[in-house]
Amino acid sequence: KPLALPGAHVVVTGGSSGIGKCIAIECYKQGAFITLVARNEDKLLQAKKEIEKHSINDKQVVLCISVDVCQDYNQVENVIKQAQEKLGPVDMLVNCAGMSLSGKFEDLEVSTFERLMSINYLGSVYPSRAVITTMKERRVGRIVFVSSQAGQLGLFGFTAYSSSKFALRGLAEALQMEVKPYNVYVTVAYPPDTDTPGLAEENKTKPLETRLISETSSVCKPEQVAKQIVKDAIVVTMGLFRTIALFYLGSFDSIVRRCMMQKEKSEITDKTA
Ligand SMILES: NC(=O)C1=CN([C@@H]2O[C@H](COP(=O)(O)OP(=O)(O)OC[C@H]3O[C@@H](n4cnc5c(N)ncnc54)[C@H](OP(=O)(O)O)[C@@H]3O)[C@@H](O)[C@H]2O)C=CC1
Ligand SMILES: CCCCCCCCCCCCCCCC(=O)[C@@H](N)CO
Repeated sequence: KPLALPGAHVVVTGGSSGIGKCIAIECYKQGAFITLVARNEDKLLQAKKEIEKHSINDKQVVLCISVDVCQDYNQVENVIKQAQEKLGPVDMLVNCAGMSLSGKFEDLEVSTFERLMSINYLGSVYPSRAVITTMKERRVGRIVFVSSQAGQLGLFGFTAYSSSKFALRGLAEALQMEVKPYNVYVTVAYPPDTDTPGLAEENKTKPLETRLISETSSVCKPEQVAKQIVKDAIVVTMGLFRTIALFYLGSFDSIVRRCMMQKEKSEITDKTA
């Protein structure tokens, strides 16, 4: 049941920096082929060089793709097609491209709400939408969403950021219910503050309250966070909240399975009729 990473094709959005880059390295160390997706080409090439230092055989490839994950769906679909032509169908997609901006609700521009919803939410919808059909057809696939602790708990200063990260949980749970019969697994990571260029950028404009709240827990290393995210994606287990909802989810899942069987049965009778 665990996904075999050796030889697998792993796509990491936001793979040129911070947590995403460390996820790419972690998968590469385990023998995967990597596609890095981000906008800035220099940062992509720099990350590619760094990742390649960790190769375990001479067949492994790191492919770089420069695209904005939330600008235009057709663009995203096209680059995923290109990546699949070069490295084969995507076995695992890690949606790590994202950003944070903080400030009191009344101080944030409304455009900030649009921007964060676009990059953090739609920027995960587009790549996932582009890989899901092939994953379902092959009955193989993992999709990872990188939310945040601020995606479990709404926190001072994070009205725009928290809501964009909460959205990922709704997306992930609904999608998981749809694709489970096809052996595709969806996981969500909720990392704490992690030492990355993104966090350094965010800290420049953090309100005092947000900073003090954040300082109650310590800053993690991106390598450590990445390791956990990859582990959780390979061997999917159940968290506490999921266990409580187990009864409901189990019965909903069986409805979904029943419908799928019904649909397959009627397709067969349609063909024979
Ligand atoms: N660091 C932290 O404390 C925490 C971070 N997170 C989440 O983890 C993820 C990664 O964070 P972190 O490593 O700090 O981020 P970084 O800022 O270090 O890296 C962000 C990556 O995303 C890419 N990216 C940003 N916008 C786009 C876009 N529109 N299209 C394509 N690629 C894009 C960047 O490349 P480029 O700019 O070239 O496009 C870069 O590769 C984010 O979703 C963040 O919200 C969650 C909890 C804590
Ligand atoms: C059951 C839930 C556990 C809750 C633990 C409480 C933790 C409070 C501190 C929160 C720190 C804020 C993290 C945001 C990180 C982030 O996403 C940005 N740094 C991105 O750049």
